[in-house]
Amino acid sequence: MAIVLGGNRYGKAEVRLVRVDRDSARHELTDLNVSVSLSGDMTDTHLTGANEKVLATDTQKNTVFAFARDGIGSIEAFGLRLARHFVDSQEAIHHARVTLEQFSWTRLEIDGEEAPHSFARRGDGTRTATVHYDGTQAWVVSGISDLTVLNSTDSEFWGFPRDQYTTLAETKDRILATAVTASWRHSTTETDWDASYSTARKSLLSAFAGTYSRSLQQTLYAMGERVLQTDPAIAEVRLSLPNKHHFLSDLSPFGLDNPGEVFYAADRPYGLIEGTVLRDDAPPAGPAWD
Ligand SMILES: O=c1[nH]c(=O)c2[nH]c(=O)[nH]c2[nH]1
Repeated sequence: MAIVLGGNRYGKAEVRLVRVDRDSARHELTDLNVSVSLSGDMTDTHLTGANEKVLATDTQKNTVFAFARDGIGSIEAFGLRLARHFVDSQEAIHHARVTLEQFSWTRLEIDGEEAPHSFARRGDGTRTATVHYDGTQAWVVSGISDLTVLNSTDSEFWGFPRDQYTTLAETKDRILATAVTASWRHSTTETDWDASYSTARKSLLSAFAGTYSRSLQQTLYAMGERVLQTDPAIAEVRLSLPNKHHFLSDLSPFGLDNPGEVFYAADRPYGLIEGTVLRDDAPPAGPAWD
């Protein structure tokens, strides 16, 4: 029996980078959380502590800031630039993964006019991307997280099995609410990333709003399907949807009825509905989801 080194990777996690574009008096803000993870010929450092092949995580962090000096563009393009740089410039690095989150800010107004340099953080979803590059090929997954949405009707849940532990009442009218985490794998690295993101986000929202739901699972499929229908360059969509339960409050002890108007918004436990929707001829995923 021998003990050997298994899979390993390393990098700088959660580099918080804010860039202000100030080409004119009207500033633009880009607020990112960037994580770099590299792998390759790293046996020496683990077995002997020889660090000749270890690009310091501090250097990786500095590279993120230095690359931002030239502008950021879309997070997908920025991630590709960084991933290609780490692998192409370091012989010992064979694979780079760069994950990015982009926090949204909205411009404030002063007396009905757009403020040139004042912003408020938005709470309607964080754009995400993960880029992999192995020296030859790149893989890009885009996504969104923390997009909280709610339908106040057009949601049913009934027909489920009843055993000795079942207490849940069947319902033909309930609130359906979730905080969407979705990611989608592109089949190309030549895309207009901003347009693609905007279409996918709209597709998720319109499918959520427009689907008469008999389960969150059915809604999940409809959302993934809509993303694939509206962008031929997306191969696969993964969704994670917590069921943010809203229970009808029992007002009968107070002699009051409750025709679907007063709810208790429970925060835990919650149902967690997860699934993948993909084209049956999707190209292989490679390391895209790793
Ligand atoms: O849409 C739903 N799917 C479930 O699987 C489930 N389970 C549950 O208790 N409520 C719900 N709602």
